Amino acid sequence: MNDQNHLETQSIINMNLVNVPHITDYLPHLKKHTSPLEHNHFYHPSEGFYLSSSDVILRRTIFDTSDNNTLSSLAYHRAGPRKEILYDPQNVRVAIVTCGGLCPGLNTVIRELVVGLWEQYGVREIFGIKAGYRGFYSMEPVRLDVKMVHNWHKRGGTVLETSRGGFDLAKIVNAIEDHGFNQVYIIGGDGTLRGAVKIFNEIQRRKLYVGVAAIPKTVDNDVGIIDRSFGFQTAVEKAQQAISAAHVEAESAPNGIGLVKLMGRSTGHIALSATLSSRDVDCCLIPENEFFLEGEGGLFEFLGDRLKQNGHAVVVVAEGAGQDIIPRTDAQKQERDESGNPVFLDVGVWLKSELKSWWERDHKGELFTVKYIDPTYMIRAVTANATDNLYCTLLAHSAIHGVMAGYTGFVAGPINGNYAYIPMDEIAVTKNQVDTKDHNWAWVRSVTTQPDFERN
Ligand SMILES: Nc1ncnc2c1ncn2[C@@H]1O[C@H](COP(=O)(O)OP(=O)(O)OP(=O)(O)O)[C@@H](O)[C@H]1O
Ligand SMILES: O=P(O)(O)OC[C@H]1O[C@](O)(CO)[C@@H](O)[C@@H]1O
Ligand SMILES: [Mg+2]
Repeated sequence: MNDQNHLETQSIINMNLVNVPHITDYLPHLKKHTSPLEHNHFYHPSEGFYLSSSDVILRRTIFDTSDNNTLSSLAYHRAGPRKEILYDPQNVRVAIVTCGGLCPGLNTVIRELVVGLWEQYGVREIFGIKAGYRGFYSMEPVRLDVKMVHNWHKRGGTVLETSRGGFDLAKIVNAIEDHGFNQVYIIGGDGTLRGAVKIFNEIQRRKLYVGVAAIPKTVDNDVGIIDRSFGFQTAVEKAQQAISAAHVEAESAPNGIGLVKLMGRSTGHIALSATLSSRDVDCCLIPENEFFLEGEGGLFEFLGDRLKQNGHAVVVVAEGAGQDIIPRTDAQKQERDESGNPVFLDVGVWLKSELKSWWERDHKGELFTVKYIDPTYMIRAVTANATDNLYCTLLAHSAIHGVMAGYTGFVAGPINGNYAYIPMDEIAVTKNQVDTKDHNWAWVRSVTTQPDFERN
């Protein structure tokens, strides 16, 4: 059988549809309404405009057609407008909240939630919750309208403000009830998503007529299932500027090392992407790949050779890398931020000092410079670039269409380029880490020619 025939006989993919919770699962008698998009003068719904529960997206797009057992994939409901919706827009009361660290595009998502709800569905009762989860029960919600938010996409940060910690389930859900909110949009990272699952479960338990959607946010790009998180590309662009500066500094000194520390609490996506796009990097250190300093195959040996060959070298280190080898006290080991995330020691400062000691010890008298750049918040406290801005708009509108249709406890996000509804609890337990066994990491190693740091 030739290859072509082989493909034809094996082309059936088994789909396992992932159900998205719907408010009618626990409130089965709610009345349905026709979408106001039907009469919106900006839209001319044509055949194919509306989506239904039979429209799906496959999670897997790559198959080995020679192996029947691998021809299966999870399938998710496609995001987009439904002809029949669950809410009467006149009776919708919305809460929007941002939690966790900043991320480029937060304000765009808020803006587009307000504009989408207002312009597409005619919703007028839209409120912002200030300062993250704690704001539900400790501050008055702020009324939002289209005029107020019109230029928010041009601002970095979150106009609503954000915070870590302060998650009190009972108080948050009580506040949702007390304020009469029936749609809640939660924008945040992995921690926020874990909190959102608890809020959704409690809302279900209380049988409240409240739809909950989350929009994943994190510069770290550590949320699983979705293609990438918004703001990530903008952060990588900014990170590249730091790498360029480090390269210039390193090139301009005898035995110059440019050292850049980049965000990435437990994943090295920013470091990896910035390394691949800049090509100025000699070594990229990420949390997913342990490294060591001394001896054969270690960082010092590699950098020594690189300085001999090129006279300079650039090292990029993700903030979560090397945490196991930095000496720390017991108290430091226990340190947590308000959300319970471990507080890291500064790998950049430590590495700079270790590099200096190594040189002093092994190359006494020879000129040597380490220029350390830590752009910290400069890569995330900025406005989103064009791609992220567009992406944020699609995320917000996808979330709105889903909630209006009655879906709840879901996350809106792109899977293989198409927007889908993914159950929150499923996404909250996944983690997108750099796969050091895949082609991307092999590509990093071929660009940098760095060691694999595997001890013999
Ligand atoms: N397991 C959890 N259960 C309930 N709430 C949580 C949980 N983890 C975190 N939270 C709450 O979610 C909010 C944000 O969490 P966190 O500070 O970890 O940021 P994040 O959402 O992970 O974003 P990022 O890490 O990208 O900055 C905080 O208010 C925190 O209290
Ligand atoms: O200093 P903050 O605001 O707590 O945020 C720092 C953390 O937030 C992130 O940007 C996102 O989780 C991490 O990369 C970083 O460790
Ligand atoms: Mg997080």
